[in-house]
Amino acid sequence: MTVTPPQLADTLVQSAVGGDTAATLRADTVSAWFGDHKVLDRVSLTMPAHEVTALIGPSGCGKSTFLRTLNRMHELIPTAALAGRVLLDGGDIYDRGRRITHARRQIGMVFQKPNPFPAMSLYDNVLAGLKLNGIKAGRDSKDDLVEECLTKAGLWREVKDRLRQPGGALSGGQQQRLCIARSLAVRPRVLLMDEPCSALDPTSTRRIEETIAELKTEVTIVIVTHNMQQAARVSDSCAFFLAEQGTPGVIVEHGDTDAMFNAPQDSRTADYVNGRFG
Ligand SMILES: Nc1ncnc2c1ncn2[C@@H]1O[C@H](COP(=O)(O)OP(=O)(O)OP(=O)(O)O)[C@@H](O)[C@H]1O
Repeated sequence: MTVTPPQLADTLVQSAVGGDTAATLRADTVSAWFGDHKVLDRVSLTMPAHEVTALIGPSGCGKSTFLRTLNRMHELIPTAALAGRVLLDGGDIYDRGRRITHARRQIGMVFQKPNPFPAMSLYDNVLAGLKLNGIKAGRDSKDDLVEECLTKAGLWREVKDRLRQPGGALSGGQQQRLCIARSLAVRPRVLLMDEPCSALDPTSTRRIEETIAELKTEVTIVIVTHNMQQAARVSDSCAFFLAEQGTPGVIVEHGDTDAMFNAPQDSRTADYVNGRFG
């Protein structure tokens, strides 16, 4: 068992709280397969630091698969294969010798369905990622980190007097913000969000959207959404994915969100963002 001295532990937590900032993520000719089914074909996309990039497109075109290639979650599926590179500030997260845990710590993920540990306290839920990464800390550092992450996730005021209650006692929207706080505790440089509001009511959705707007000052955000209004509200740029007639998914068009919605270059983008299919 490794024992971390208290001072070093506090330094580690400090670096988790105030270390690296948002990074640019670049997918370079990424292809993905499940068995012999190719679902993405040479997809390239730059997701700039401090911006929100929305991935849009009809069901089955490969948005979630693409998202999972961005923090090495795709390779958890036994039949999955991948080609191409994913560069985090220029360094390929798939380079031999780079640990998978390193990529996951720098590139966090928030899922469609909120997944807090239901019986664990709110306080311990926020710190759960630190424990998984083997970072130990003194009580004061932990208290500061919990407050900071819950504040950033827009949940602190609602829960500060009941941090010992279980995660499962929160509403769905609060649980999702708790999951965002948990992701932030390991100080990711990029946050991937896979339809984070699809299980939430409109008020909670709006609250998460506000949180996204605030978070981009410190993390790069990539969000999959089926909700075109949401893509228009929260993102700086959009990538429109399409898999036509059984072919693998590709990016048909990518660009500034205003341009994608108001003056798309490709007629298929225009049809999709105007709700004519998908
Ligand atoms: N675990 C898996 N095993 C085999 N095939 C999969 C798996 N996950 C996804 N696929 C297939 O990969 C393709 C892309 O799926 P993906 O979920 O990435 O699309 P999507 O655009 O995110 O869809 P949706 O909007 O419905 O979530 C689909 O044909 C899907 O059936």
